[in-house]
Amino acid sequence: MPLLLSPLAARSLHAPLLPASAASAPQPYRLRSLGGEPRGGSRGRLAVVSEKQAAAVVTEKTLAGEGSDEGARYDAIVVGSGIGGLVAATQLAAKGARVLVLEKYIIPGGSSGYYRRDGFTFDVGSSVMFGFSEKGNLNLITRALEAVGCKMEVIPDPSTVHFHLPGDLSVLVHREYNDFVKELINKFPHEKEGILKFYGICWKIFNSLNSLELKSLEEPLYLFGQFFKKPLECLTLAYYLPQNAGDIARKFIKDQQLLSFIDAECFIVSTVNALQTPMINASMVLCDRHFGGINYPVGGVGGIAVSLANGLVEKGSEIRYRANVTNVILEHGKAVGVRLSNGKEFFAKTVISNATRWDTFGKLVKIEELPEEEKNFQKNYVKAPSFLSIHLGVKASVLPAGTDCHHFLLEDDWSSLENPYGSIFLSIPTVLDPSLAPEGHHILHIFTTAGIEDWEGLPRKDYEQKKELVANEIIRRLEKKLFPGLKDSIVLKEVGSPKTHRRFLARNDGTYGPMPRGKPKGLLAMPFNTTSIDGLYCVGDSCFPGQGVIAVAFSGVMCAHRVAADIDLEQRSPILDTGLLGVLRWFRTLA
Ligand SMILES: NC(=O)c1ccc[n+]([C@@H]2O[C@H](COP(=O)([O-])OP(=O)(O)OC[C@H]3O[C@@H](n4cnc5c(N)ncnc54)[C@H](O)[C@@H]3O)[C@@H](O)[C@H]2O)c1
Ligand SMILES: CC(C)=CCC/C(C)=C/C=C/C(C)=C/C=C/C(C)=C/C=C/C=C(C)/C=C/C=C(C)/C=C/C=C(\C)CCC=C(C)C
Repeated sequence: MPLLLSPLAARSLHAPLLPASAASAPQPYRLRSLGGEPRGGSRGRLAVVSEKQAAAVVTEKTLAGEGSDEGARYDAIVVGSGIGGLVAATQLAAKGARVLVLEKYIIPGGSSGYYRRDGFTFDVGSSVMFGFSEKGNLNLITRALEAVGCKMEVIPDPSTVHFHLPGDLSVLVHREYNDFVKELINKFPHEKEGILKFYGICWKIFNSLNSLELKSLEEPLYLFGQFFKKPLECLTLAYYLPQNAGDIARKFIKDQQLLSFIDAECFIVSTVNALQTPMINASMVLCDRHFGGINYPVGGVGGIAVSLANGLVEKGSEIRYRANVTNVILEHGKAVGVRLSNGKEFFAKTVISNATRWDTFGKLVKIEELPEEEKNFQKNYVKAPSFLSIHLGVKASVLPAGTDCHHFLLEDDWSSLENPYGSIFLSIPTVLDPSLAPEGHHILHIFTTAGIEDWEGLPRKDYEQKKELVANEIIRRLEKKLFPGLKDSIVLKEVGSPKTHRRFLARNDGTYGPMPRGKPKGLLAMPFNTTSIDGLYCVGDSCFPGQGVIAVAFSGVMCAHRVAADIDLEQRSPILDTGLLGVLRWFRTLA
């Protein structure tokens, strides 16, 4: 069997994309300039950023130790360049702030990064992109790029996901809402009314969200302004804020298999069942996939972060790589800067951490006792498991004609849904963008939930063997259910464990993000961006509204607005601030 393991594959899933590899086989990200003069391009034309240019972002003066600005004072330092951190940074830069982003790794993006092997371009994480359309107010990825003058070419996905579930239940989530509900009602004709009511409430919430101008819910002038302009919509959102999707589904639906299907719908975006998934988040994803649709960026998901990083620099701010922040520097209890592992220090009016809250308060902030707010967060949320990921290059002939791009597989037993290795996520982005693989080949990105505890303490050889064993079993399951001959069609295989995610994404235990410890009160307990340390903010998936690229993009928008108000780049009212922040803190303790 022609299984080619690249020499680096055995070492890691995310082995660095070094400029050396960037010189070969350019696979351009397509990036359109909206205004201003793009790097190496001209106003308003379609500019193509080649791999070489993308790599240029991470060389020159961008490596941590190389810059000469130590001692300079920035408006904000952002620790980490995940989508959450980059959106916060670019939004601030667009408002005129001087921002420094410090990234531990050698390219931007975190879980939304990419890497290349033997002509294949792999997305590190999910390839299902919400918020990337031209419509409405919730297209937050499109808007984040626009804020720094970029626009990426996208390919519309005709479906979101094809579910293959116990009892041979197969449901394709079509892009068109009517096609989707028609298919679901066909499978569950006795639940027609319940289906229409449940998804109808999702639309009511989505339409309310979509009618608002999205900014910081921690900024009272904006929040009260929205209540004044859109009272019904705001009250709708306030009503559903503490509720979960599973409870609402149970009001209208009795069929156990259909309720389990809704669990699977929620699980793929929250890693928990519907009873634990906040209704606002469920509505957001269950409707955006039909409203704006799922759209894949030409050249791969990694292009989003590269574009944002380029846009940030275009706006006069900075990003440095291999910059491992080890400490947030506190002065009289206020965050004033950061220290790197090489001893260098940088100072700013504010510090924004895109590391998880467990990393921020467990490692970066050195204080004796965890603040009450963080204790409350840890009381309500635990770290969601990490993933085992398998990136495959396969011969195209193994996929039947018309294969859908995204699949979710749970074979025989609904009770395995949330178990480690129980269900399988699969994306085949080359169905949409063939340029990601050499001609005649496809990419299969397979992942399944896995805990770090399964992978720790193993001698190197056993660890490698275990990766092979577990990956082969997952491939066998896919071969049996979906693609006969899959194993023999593999030309490249890279396996990453939770340890890989911990190492290369700098995420505590490789976690996918926070997950409610029990049954949450919707989103009520989820902290926003301010923290109990003056001058220190958090952004990313351990902030409201949680996991997901579009979710962390929203947390970036909110964070930038609150920080901008605090450094006088936006309007603010100190008295109302104190009042609102106090009330919100109190709300969280009720959860
Ligand atoms: N696993 C997936 O399938 C997948 C894929 C894509 C996106 N996502 C979503 O992206 C979300 C995460 O996005 P995010 O913006 O919160 O963060 P992220 O984890 O993607 O990025 C955080 C970045 O911060 C950097 N970092 C962490 N600690 C640092 C330190 N001390 N010094 C310097 N840099 C440091 C990391 O290297 C990383 O690049 C997840 O919730 C997930 O939903 C997930
Ligand atoms: C202030 C207070 C308290 C109150 C007031 C009221 C109001 C006004 C409110 C408001 C609110 C708001 C605005 C909200 C918002 C929200 C939002 C935006 C949300 C969002 C969300 C999102 C999400 C969650 C998403 C997610 C996603 C994800 C996770 C994805 C993933 C994917 C994957 C993994 C894929 C799969 C794959 C396969 C199947 C292959």
